[in-house]
Order: sequence, then structure tokens, then C-alpha cells
Amino acid sequence: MSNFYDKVAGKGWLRRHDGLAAFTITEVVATLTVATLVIIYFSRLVKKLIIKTKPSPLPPGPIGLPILGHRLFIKPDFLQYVTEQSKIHGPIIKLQLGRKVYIIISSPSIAKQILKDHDAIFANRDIPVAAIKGTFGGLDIVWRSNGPELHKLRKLVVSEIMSNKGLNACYEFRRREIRHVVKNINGKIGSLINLSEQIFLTTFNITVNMLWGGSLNGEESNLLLEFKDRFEEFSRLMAELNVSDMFPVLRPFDLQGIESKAKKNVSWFYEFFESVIEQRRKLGEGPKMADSKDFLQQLLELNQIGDVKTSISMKEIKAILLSIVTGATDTTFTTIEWAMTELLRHPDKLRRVVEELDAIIGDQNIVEEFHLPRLLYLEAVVKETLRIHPPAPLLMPHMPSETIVVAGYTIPKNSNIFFNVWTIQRDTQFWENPLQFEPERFLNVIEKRNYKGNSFDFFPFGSGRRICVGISMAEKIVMLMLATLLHCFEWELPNGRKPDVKEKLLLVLSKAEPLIVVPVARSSNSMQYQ
Ligand code: HEM
Repeated sequence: MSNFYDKVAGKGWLRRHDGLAAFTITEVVATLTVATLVIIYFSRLVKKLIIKTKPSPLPPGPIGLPILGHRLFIKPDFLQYVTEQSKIHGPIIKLQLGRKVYIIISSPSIAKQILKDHDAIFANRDIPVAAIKGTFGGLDIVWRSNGPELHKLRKLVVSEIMSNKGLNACYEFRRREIRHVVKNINGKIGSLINLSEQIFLTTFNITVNMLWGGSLNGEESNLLLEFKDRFEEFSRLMAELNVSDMFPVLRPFDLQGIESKAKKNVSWFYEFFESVIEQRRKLGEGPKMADSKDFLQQLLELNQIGDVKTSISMKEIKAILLSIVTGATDTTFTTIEWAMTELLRHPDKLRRVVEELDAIIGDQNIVEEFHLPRLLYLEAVVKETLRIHPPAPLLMPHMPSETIVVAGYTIPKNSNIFFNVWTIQRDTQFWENPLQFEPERFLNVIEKRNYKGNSFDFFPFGSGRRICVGISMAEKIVMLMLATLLHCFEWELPNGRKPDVKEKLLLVLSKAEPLIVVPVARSSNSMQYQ
């Protein structure tokens, strides 16, 4: 006999034999579905939490040796090695040198995340052992840690030297040095000259003129050549991989002698600066530049009467002078040398520069700084030079003050971050025929492709808080010098051979071999400078 339960069971009821309760199939299915969904939801949540709490990986990179890391593989130079490794491992890579972690960025978007979005965190520097003594523990601008003191010094340089007023005030000093080099080359018409050396001496003299109103010419030119040698040694020591940096416990032993050599080398510069300061003290105020004072005068006044916010110690003055002389001389010199090299390799581009100079300056005038804003093609030549041959191809290393995740990778606190501007500025993703010297590519985008560091496929002066403080000075010196050399002279190549583009990386990426050329007078142009 079928009872009520038997009847409904066939229609989808489940029967409980204890007679207390019963569920429909629909209820059971619904319950199971909800349970499954809840399980899936929670398992995903747990997974997410696990992923969240699991640290992001370190950037990829080549496998290194235990303890030494990649120290033995960095051949022939650091730039070439990291460029090759980035091709293999991607736009953000990690290297280990002893205890030091190096992160190399070769993508504009990651560079932007670091230098724009997280600029404050990455605005520190990891001062190398070779620079510690020479900068009195990092009192200069280049190696000083981020903070109010750095801000004060940068502001001082930018507002005193690099302002329009500051730069215009010492134009006469630049003009004098330019006349001097033209006169010098004029005396060597038709013979082989080392143009690189002439350019170096002039950029150095322009820089020191702006700093303390003096230069090293005539009888003092031996001192100038010694300065050049000392400076080269300074660059070599700073660029050398130092085991004291890789293993701080070894620092007291100074195994490669780098620290002691650097100390000796920098002492020479400081003695030199001290003699200039001493002379200045004896003479009172320095040479007048229009209605302004030279930079040394400003610094000395701040040393004596500056308030808590602006006062500067004598040690700081010397360290700042060193960072400006070294920051300005080699970079501007290298840029001019590369621009001349590229123009001599590309006669059609050279012709266009000369046509522009003739149209704007003519043959009865000398090049003046007020002409420069109209020399648009020359400006494009300079930009193209800085694109292909950035003097600081990896910028200066930045150091994060905390561990941070960028582009999905953990960047450890106190690591050294390098930006491979050399690779980015030659990347086919952003540049058509990147290895061709084509100033024309800058002609229609001159505003977009500027030096302000806001376009991360072209930032030869860096970007953000540590961007170069000398951009306006560099622009003026490079343009004025190039315009003058090309307005006054034609240049012949020994045996008609084009100069090569072999690079040498110390602190800056310069030409491996100096530029040797023969100057030829261009009508009466150079005579105007007498
Ligand atoms: C073509 C010429 C120049 C180039 C390509 C150049 C490039 C650079 C670069 C790439 C940096 C590092 C930026 C970073 O860390 O992100 C820098 C820093 C610096 N440059 Fe220049 N520079 C040039 C000329 C000058 C001149 C004329 C001066 C003279 C005042 C100068 C003074 C400095 C100083 C003091 C720093 C350190 C800034 C800091 O760490 O806060 N540079 N420069």
C-alpha cells in the first residue's frame, strides 16, 4: 500500500525515515550549489591572500657565482654587459656584485614609474667608497642624500648660476674663452690638431670662469693639462669596480688602493680650490660680471653671513666646486666632441648646419648667444648627439630609501638603480632607424623632445628630483662652441678618413680616440674674433 510519502517521492521528494523532515531535490541541489560556490569563493580568497602576502619576486637576471655574483662577467664594460643581459632577461634586471644589488631599467614606462611616480623614494645615492673621503662623506650635490640640505644646494646652483640672470652675467667670460680658442686654432690653420683637447680646455676654462672668474691659459696651460690628467684619473677611480664597495668588511684593507689613490687625487683638487679661495680672500671681491658676482663670491658670502637655512661650510664649498667642475666639464666636452664627430661623418648634415649659420649670422659677425635660439637645425644636431651618445648612458645610480614593488618586482632598499638611457634612446620601438644620425627627427618635435625629463624615451639629463642642475649652462656652452667652430672653420680629415665612433666609458661615455683634424679658414669669419 502506498502512503503519502511513497507517492510524492516519485515526484521529487526525498524521504526521511525518521519521519521528522524531508527535502526536495531542488533544495538539495541548491544547497550543494551554494556550498560549492562558497568553497570556490573562499579558496580564491585564500589564494589571493597568499599571493598578496607572498613577496613579489626580485627582477630576473643572469645566474651569478656564489659570493662574487656577476663581478667576473662584467666585460668589456658595464654598459655593454647590462645591455646584453637586458636583451636576454627583459627591461628590468638584477645583478649582484658581492653584497650590492644592481637593478638596471631599460624601459621608458618602468623608468617613469620610478622617476616620476616614486621619485622621492628613489632620490638617494649610494656613495661609493672612492667618493666618501673626497666629498667629506657626501657633502657635495652629486652624492648627497635626498633631503632639505640637498634641496638647499640645488636651489642655490639653479638660482645663482643657472638662472638667466646668472648665466647672462657671465656671458663675457664665455665669449672671452671662445675668442681665445678661435685665435688658437687660427694659428694652426692647415696643420693637424687635436680638436678634442682644444674643446676640453675651452669647456673647462668656461666653467671655472663662471665659478671664480679665472681661467688657465698662457703660462698656466701646463696646470690646465695637469688638471685634465688628474680629472681623467678621478673619473677612472670613480668608475672602477671596487671590492670595498662590494664587501664593506674589506674596506679597511683598501685592497685595490682605490680609496687612497682617490684621496690623493681629490686632495690635489682641493689644494687647487684652496689657492683660488685664498687669492680671492686677498683680493676681496672677484672680477665683476655685469652687475653680478661670480659663484665663488656667493658661496663665500653664504659661508660668512648665511643664516641657518642658507649657511655653507668651507668643506661644502670645496665639495660643491668639485661637483660642478667635474659635472660640467666632461659632459659638455664629450657632447661637443661627439657632435663634431657625427657632423664630420655626415657631410650633408654638416652642410645644413653651415647654411643655417651663414643665413643667421652671416660673414661679418661673430656668433653671439642671442643668435642661438634661432639655430634650430643646430639644436636638433645637439639633441640627436645626446640621443645616440648620452654622456651619462646609465644616468647616476639612484638608491631607494625603502623596499618597493615596481612593475611586479621587488626592488630592495639601498640597491643601486641604473637607467639604461643609451639603450632606450636607441630602441626601435620608439625611434625609427635609431642607429642613423638624423637630426631631422627632432625638427618637428622640438618642444616635446626637450631636456626636462618628462619624456622617458629621451632623457639624457635624467628626470625628477635628481635631474641635472646644469642643463641651461650645458645648452649654452655646447651650442655656442659648436656654432663658433663651424662658423669660423672648415674641417678636413687626415687622409680623408672619417672619424670612428668607438666609445670609452669611464664616468662619461666619451670617444675612445681623440678627434684629430685639420682646420681650414672660412673666408674672413675667424678674423672677426681677433
Ligand atoms: C651635456 C651636458 C650634461 C649632461 C648630459 C649631464 C647629465 C647629467 C645626468 C644624467 C645627471 C644625473 C641625473 C640623475 O641622477 O638622474 C647629472 C647630474 C648632475 N649634473 Fe649634469 N649634465 C651635463 C652638464 C652639467 C653641467 C654644465 C653642470 C654644471 C653645473 C652639471 C652638474 C650636475 C650636477 C651637480 C649633478 C648632480 C645632481 C644631483 O645629484 O642632484 N651637469 N647630469
